[in-house]
Amino acid sequence: MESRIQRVRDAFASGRSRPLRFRLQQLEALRRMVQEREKDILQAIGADLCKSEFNAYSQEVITILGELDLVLENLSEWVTATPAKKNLLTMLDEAYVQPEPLGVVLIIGAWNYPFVLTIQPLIGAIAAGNAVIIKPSELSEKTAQLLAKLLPQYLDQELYAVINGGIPETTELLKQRFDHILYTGNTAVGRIVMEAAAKHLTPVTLELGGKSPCYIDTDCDLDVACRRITWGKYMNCGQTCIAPDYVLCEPSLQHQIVQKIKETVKEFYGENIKESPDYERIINLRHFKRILNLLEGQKIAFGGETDEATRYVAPTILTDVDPEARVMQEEIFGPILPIVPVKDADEAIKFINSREKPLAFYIFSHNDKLVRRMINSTSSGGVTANDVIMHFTLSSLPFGGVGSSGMGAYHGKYSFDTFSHQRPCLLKSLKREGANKLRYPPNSQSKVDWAKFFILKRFNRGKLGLLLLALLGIVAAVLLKARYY
Ligand SMILES: NC(=O)c1ccc[n+]([C@@H]2O[C@H](COP(=O)([O-])OP(=O)(O)OC[C@H]3O[C@@H](n4cnc5c(N)ncnc54)[C@H](O)[C@@H]3O)[C@@H](O)[C@H]2O)c1
Ligand SMILES: CC(C)=CCC/C(C)=C/CC/C(C)=C/C=O
Repeated sequence: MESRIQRVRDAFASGRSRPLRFRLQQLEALRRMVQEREKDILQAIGADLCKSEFNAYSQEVITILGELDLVLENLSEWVTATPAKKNLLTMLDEAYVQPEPLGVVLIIGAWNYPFVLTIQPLIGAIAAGNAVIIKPSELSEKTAQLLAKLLPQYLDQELYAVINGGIPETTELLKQRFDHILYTGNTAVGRIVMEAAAKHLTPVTLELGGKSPCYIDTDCDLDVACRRITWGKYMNCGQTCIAPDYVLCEPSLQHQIVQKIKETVKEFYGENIKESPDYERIINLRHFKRILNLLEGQKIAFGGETDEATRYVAPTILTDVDPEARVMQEEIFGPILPIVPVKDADEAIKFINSREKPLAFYIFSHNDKLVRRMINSTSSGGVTANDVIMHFTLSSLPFGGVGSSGMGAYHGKYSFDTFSHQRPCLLKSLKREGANKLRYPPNSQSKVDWAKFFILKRFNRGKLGLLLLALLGIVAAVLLKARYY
């Protein structure tokens, strides 16, 4: 393991990954890979998640192609140094901020969207000029194997390495020093990653999970709300980090919500949901049994059917759920939607704020003031109002968590910034040494006064004449230099 990482580190040290032209070439090669090997990618995702090619394309591949287009179009601007505002002391100097690569970045992927959650961070890391070690999730085995096969065929093999494996291999990896780690997965492992990174003072981006609340107001188009909630909740069989985890609403709405979601499920997946090509399955037996346990003792208003042989769990709704119930204590990450009745929006706010900060927060209401009040009264990684999930699709919005749902963010320019060091640069001349007498010992009140003026733009009235004279002198010197040199 160490020697593999050293080879990547040596490749970074060669400087090969820094030129803009090289970065663009690698990203264009990645786009070519996605286009030329689309079938293989869709089949691998499909095999891992029992997902149709249509769904694999619309949920993963399309996002990657969009991200590549955005980065290829904007990278030349992103890599350019940004001039910095100067003060009187530095007005004749050059000041700017230069983004520079961090070095060797580790990306640890998750299994539920195994392609987009590994490749989207990779795009940002390449764009910022880094070398990258990619560790896909072992649970999405086919996609992990395909990435290990394809990436070396299209990208620089020394700079970008795929290391496959499970917990032992990932644990070994985490003993190595990296210049940034982006981990996607559960909060418990997020702590392990952060602890390992701390030993090397490695900065981390943690894309974690949590229980994302969805408040449905009485003043709302319930048909539209339930349609959108059904789409986001049962997509990927509920295995989506930003799926609405549970609903908060007044008791009077429960029955209508159940009915409307029931009707939408039928419209989306047909009479026999198990036969629908658009309805996926739970990733493995461990997660299947975990989800089944969440149903114990619950009032199942809709769904509840399961089949262990195929790891099928039907779209399910629970009503009158007790906030202390087990289903409300952990991220569901499956197709179960608990409804927790609350008196009003204020009680919903209290409920949300009494728990860990979620990755996403959803509010459905015609009342714009209420929407904004609920957003301003809570905290979450991200928000979509009157829909679910869609904030993920806008690359101008940073995507990440807060508190136990994660730290840092990526997507678009935010990925470039995450994987860059913003280096402040001040370029002075060896001339005009006289001006530096101000800062050299011995110090004095006069020097302090000048310092106040030059740095704080405050001056002692008695010095006003001197100041004007000094400024006149500078203007004269510049004019003389321009005229005679
Ligand atoms: N914020 C996001 O973008 C995002 C996206 C997808 C999933 N998630 C979250 O991820 C969770 C589901 O994914 P998961 O955790 O089951 O994925 P997972 O089990 O595949 O783990 C993710 C990665 O961590 C590694 N890993 C697992 N256990 C480890 C350990 N003990 N030590 C070192 N490495 C370890 C795995 O090898 C894998 O590469 C949910 O909580 C979900 O909300 C978040
Ligand atoms: C609506 C479209 C085009 C894509 C959304 C696909 C989707 C749900 C991506 C989620 C990725 C993600 C952050 C998953 C977390 O588990």
